Amino acid sequence: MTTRLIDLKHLQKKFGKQTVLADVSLHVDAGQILGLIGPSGAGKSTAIKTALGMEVADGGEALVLATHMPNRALLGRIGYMAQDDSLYDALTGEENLRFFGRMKGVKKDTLAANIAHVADVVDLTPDLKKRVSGYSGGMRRRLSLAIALLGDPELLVLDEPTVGIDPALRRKIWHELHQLRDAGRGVLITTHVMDEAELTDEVALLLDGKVMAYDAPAKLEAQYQVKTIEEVFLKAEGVG
Ligand SMILES: Nc1ncnc2c1ncn2[C@@H]1O[C@H](COP(=O)(O)OP(=O)(O)OP(=O)(O)O)[C@@H](O)[C@H]1O
Repeated sequence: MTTRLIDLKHLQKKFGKQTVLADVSLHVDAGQILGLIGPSGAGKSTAIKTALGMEVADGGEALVLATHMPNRALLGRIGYMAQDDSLYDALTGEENLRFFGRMKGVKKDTLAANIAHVADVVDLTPDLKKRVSGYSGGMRRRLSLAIALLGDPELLVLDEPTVGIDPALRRKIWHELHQLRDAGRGVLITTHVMDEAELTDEVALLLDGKVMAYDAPAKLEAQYQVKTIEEVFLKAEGVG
């Protein structure tokens, strides 16, 4: 039986008179990477925040780990990386990881090894002893991603995790995401990098508050009779 980690059913969200999510249904199962793509302002972050209970839905239903969020008890089972990094600037990278690790309930005797692993995934090991105030934008993103990976959560929700990250490291991060997927974790990831969308198991294209295309990358390319997800995106937007 598949375990449904995220289940959004006809989700609606308005900000004042602006309807950002008109009707969004999508799901992430254990052992699956779902890529959420769409033009800037399409509502990708809003869909994530509403799913996680950081915004209140105006209609439909959002279930995460079969529960209506927010639910404090579940936070340790979810690795969330927001678009804006919330880090403690006065602390070192390692101190941030230790703090968030404890918050997530990572056991004391495994925390050091866990920190070493997640720091390695994002190539931050040499910078762990530096204060975050001296980090570059890309380093901050990498630390945020490392924090999301702490505690080996069942579900990763990553909002543009690879912005400002160079191609070699991006490849390493995707390798880790695929390993986590193969180990049964679920991943919801938003991206502007269309090459990355090809690396997902399914892609949902958000346009005008609705899911306009939703399938495995190869199936979408066949359906739109194109060779890349970028072309699917452009065709669906009416540009291609
Ligand atoms: N808290 C808020 N209050 C009012 N409007 C908001 C709020 N959050 C988002 N919006 C609006 O909702 C729309 C969708 O924003 P959102 O950040 O979800 O888009 P996005 O697809 O994630 O964009 P990007 O790819 O640029 O990150 C935008 O028009 C934005 O201005």
